[in-house]
Amino acid sequence: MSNRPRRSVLYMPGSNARALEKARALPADVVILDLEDAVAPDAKATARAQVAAAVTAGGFGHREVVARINGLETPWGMADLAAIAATGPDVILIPKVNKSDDLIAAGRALAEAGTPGRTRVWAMMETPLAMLNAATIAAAAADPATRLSGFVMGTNDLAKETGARLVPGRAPMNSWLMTCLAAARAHGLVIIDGVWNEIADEAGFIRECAEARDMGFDGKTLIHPNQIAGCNAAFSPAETEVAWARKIIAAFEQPENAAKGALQVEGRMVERLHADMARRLVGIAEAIAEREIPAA
Ligand SMILES: CC(C)(COP(=O)(O)OP(=O)(O)OC[C@H]1O[C@@H](n2cnc3c(N)ncnc32)[C@H](O)[C@@H]1OP(=O)(O)O)[C@@H](O)C(=O)NCCC(=O)NCCSC(=O)C[C@H](O)C(=O)O
Ligand SMILES: [Mg+2]
Repeated sequence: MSNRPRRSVLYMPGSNARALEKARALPADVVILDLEDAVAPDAKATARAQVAAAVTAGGFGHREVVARINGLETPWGMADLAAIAATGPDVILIPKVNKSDDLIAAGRALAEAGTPGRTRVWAMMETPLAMLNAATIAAAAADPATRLSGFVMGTNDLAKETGARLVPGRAPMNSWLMTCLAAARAHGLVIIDGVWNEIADEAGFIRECAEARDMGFDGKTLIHPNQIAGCNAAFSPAETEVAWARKIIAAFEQPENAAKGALQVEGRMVERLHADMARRLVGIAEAIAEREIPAA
């Protein structure tokens, strides 16, 4: 797993030129320039041209740039692909993936459209079939032609398609969230949680960020700039966690512990797997700290 921070992942409608411009300065780790559900049918062509121009112009700094296209079976999907793929965003996000064959077809279309090799694919996990097929969809990452490197949960579409309600604590969705998480991790994929729609309910949002972090998500998708700071804070390792991780690493580096598999540190049992986890946590904390140094 990479240490690249992907705490805050902000959607913005590709039709909203002001939002696309603002994205270059907002403190989000990832920006998703959307051509799909945030864009009305009449605005699809304008949004496509604006997103292609924005990706080509660049200027997003450390932010990972994701373009979400319309499904390839929709009237707009192939035109989106033709316009966006060659501009080389970091990631192309494919909505409403149902099965691994969808990613194989998308990979083929991306290759035909001349997509640069560095552009990866993330899959929206947001249909009942995707929940049933999560393991085989994630396993498609073994085929390099799919370019698959991440999952994004689409909890709004899941609610629509299943009837499950979006309630605090998300009991109706927890088994799907954790199934997708396990599938993603089994195949080394990034996984980002769904959105919190209640922009005005900050306390509820912060609670859901903490839940998502504890479940193991890399970050959370967002719909409004006001959600970025709280999300970044929730997904950043706390100072106490970093200090504890450094103690575990240091303990295993002591010459007298070189041959030991388990140790006691400050009254707690730690194993080498905890040292691995500690190194990852410190790596993420350092990557975040580097990102947050103000430019000279
Ligand atoms: C929800 C919104 C429509 C609200 O917009 P608005 O009422 O204009 O908000 P504000 O007046 O509070 O905006 C203040 C300023 O911030 C800029 N802004 C707002 N939202 C964004 C954004 N997402 N990215 C960048 N900048 C943003 C405004 O332009 C204002 O700027 P300024 O003029 O300088 O003051 C709007 O927030 C919005 O469109 N959000 C994104 C909606 C979206 O992308 N939805 C699709 C993804 S959600 C989803 O369904 C995921 C998945 O598929 C699933 O199924 O679950
Ligand atoms: Mg959706």
